[in-house]
Order: sequence, then C-alpha cells, then structure tokens
Amino acid sequence: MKYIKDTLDFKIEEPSVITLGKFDGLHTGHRYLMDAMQKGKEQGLKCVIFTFDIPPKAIHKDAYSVLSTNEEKAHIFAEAGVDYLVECPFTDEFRQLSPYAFLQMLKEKINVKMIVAGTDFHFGYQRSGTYRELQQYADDLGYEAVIVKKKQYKGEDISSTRIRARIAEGDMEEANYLLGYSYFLTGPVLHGNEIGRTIGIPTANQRPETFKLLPPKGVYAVKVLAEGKQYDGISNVGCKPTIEGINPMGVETFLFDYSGDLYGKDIRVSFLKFIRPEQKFGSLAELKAQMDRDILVCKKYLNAE
Ligand SMILES: Cc1cc2nc3c(=O)[nH]c(=O)nc-3n(C[C@H](O)[C@H](O)[C@H](O)COP(=O)(O)O)c2cc1C
Ligand SMILES: Nc1ncnc2c1ncn2[C@@H]1O[C@H](COP(=O)(O)OP(=O)(O)O)[C@@H](O)[C@H]1O
Repeated sequence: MKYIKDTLDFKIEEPSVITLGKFDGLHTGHRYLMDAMQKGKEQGLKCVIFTFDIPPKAIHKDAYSVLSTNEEKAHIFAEAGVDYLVECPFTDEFRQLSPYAFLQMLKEKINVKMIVAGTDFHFGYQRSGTYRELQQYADDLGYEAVIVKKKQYKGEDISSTRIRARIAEGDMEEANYLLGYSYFLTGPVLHGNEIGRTIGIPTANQRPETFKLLPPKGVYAVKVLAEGKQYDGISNVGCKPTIEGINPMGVETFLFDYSGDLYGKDIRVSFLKFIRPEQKFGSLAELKAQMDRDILVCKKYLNAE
C-alpha cells in the first residue's frame, strides 16, 4: 500500500475506485463499503481511501479520542487490500470548495472511475454535498457512484461513535463484535520502573497518544502481537496508584510464555475482556498476590475462548 500524507501535491494516474471518510476504526459497517470497493478492484481498478488527517485533540475542543491513530489505520487499511491511502491535510482551501468543485479537484488528482459512499456521506463546503449530489454529478465527471446502505446491529446503525461508547464503558465484547476485530493499541515498548521483573511479572509498557481512546482503567485479558508472533497476555490500563509518585497513563502487558527483550519494539495489544478495575493496594506484596489471581482468571478466560 502506498501512503500519501502531508501533501496536496500528488497524482494517481491509474484508474481507481475511491471512498472518502474518516473510517475511524474501520468497523464492520465500513467493511460493507470495502466489499463494494472490492468489486471495483476485481474490474481492474486501484483501491484508494481518501481521508483527512486527524486534528489533534488539543486544538479542536470538540474533537474526540480516536479508535485508530493514523499509523494504526495505515496497518488496518493495508491488511484490507487498499492500494493507496491518501491522508490529506484539512486546509482552508479544502473547506471552501463547493461539492462540485471538490469532486473536480478529486478528478484532477486521482483518475477516479468509481466512488463508493454510504447514505450518510457528506462532502464539500459545510458538508453540503450528499450522496444525491454524488449521483447527480457522476455522468458529468465520468465516474460511477455506488451508494451503500448503513449496516445495523440490534436495530441501530453501526458507527464509530457507538463503538467508542462501548469501549469507554469497558464493554470490549460488543465493541469487538461491532468492529469485526479486537480493539487494539500499537506502539513501542518503553522503559518503566523495573519493578515488574522483581515480582516475577515483567510488563511491556506502552504510553499511547493522548487522543487514542483507551478502555476504562483496569485489568484486561489481551492478545499480543510481538516480534511477528501471537501471545496471550494480561494488561493493566491506568496510572498504577500503588506505585509511589505520579505515573502517567499507560498500558502495561505481561505476555504469557514469552522471554526476551521488547524495549523499543512495536507491539500490538488487543483488548478482549475487562477483568477488574485498577486499585490502590497497601503494599507491593498485596498487588503481586492480586496480579497472580488476575493471571489465573485471564488464562481461564483465554483458554475457554
Ligand atoms: C495484571 C496486572 C494487574 C495490575 N493491577 C494493578 C492495580 O490494580 N493497581 C496498580 O497500582 N497497579 C497495577 N498493575 C501495574 C503494576 O503496578 C506494574 O505492572 C508494576 O508496578 C511493574 O511496573 P514496571 O513495568 O514499571 O516495572 C497491574 C499490572 C498487571 C500486569
Ligand atoms: N513475558 C514478558 N512480558 C512482558 N515483558 C517481558 C516479558 N519477558 C521479558 N520482558 C521484557 O521485560 C521488560 C519489562 O520488565 P519490567 O521489570 O517490568 O521493566 P520496565 O519497568 O522497564 O517495564 C519488557 O519491556 C520486556 O522487554
């Protein structure tokens, strides 16, 4: 997959099928669109995702935490068979374009033959363009418009917002069902306090970006992709209040059946089930005793899966 980012100066000459949007999480609803894209691909078109760069939370007060960071998205899209991921800076120039001008601009940059969109798709100045305009301009601009209905679960649309709400509640089972895969965090392993090894439970520490949505503070049964292999494991999400000092929010994972050095390496931690909330213990010994019990609960859950 080619990843075009941070520039408006690009051209895709190959005939393409394109879809546009944020695609936060690339959930099962988005996969409907991907299936329609696949049809274009079978006709020999390149598969292009056009997305805007995520605005950092600090700048936009109404911005929310995201299911997938730009880097995580790149992996998810590559796995889904996307040929080009265009991540465009959301400039004023873009904001001002009328729906028609927006599509013209797309045609200039990408050899668009087919556009796939959901019924709730909006584009152009103040989101004034809808799937109807997309259909209306199709002949004029020389593309086929493929409109896909929203997928539902329990009578309601599947959406990134709905999935974010489930994760914020710690309901990983429903979130993962709606996503179509287990919610994950990817990032490098950092150095911690080196206490883990002294109690026989070393933990690979990650510090996610502040705008990455995390499930509630607590202990989770997880699967880990590390050094190209899959491991079962257990994670704590939080600030480890038992340990003196101010600890930043992080994710610490003990991989079962692993020994080695993960410092500096990227690992993918997928959250399967909430086990218990994070607690402040009176001593490290009490914490260690609880962690041993957590590991038993976690292994039982993962082995039964
Ligand atoms: C299964 C598990 C459960 C944990 N639960 C808690 C907890 O309830 N409270 C807490 O303060 N820290 C908790 N932690 C974090 C530990 O305090 C941390 O892993 C330990 O201090 C080692 O940290 P280090 O990697 O910086 O050496 C937990 C860690 C794991 C792996
Ligand atoms: N089974 C394992 N699970 C997690 N980390 C492990 C494991 N075995 C070895 N390690 C290594 O040990 C480190 C964690 O040890 P720990 O004493 O908790 O140190 P730190 O406080 O720096 O995280 C990890 O970053 C990783 O490199």
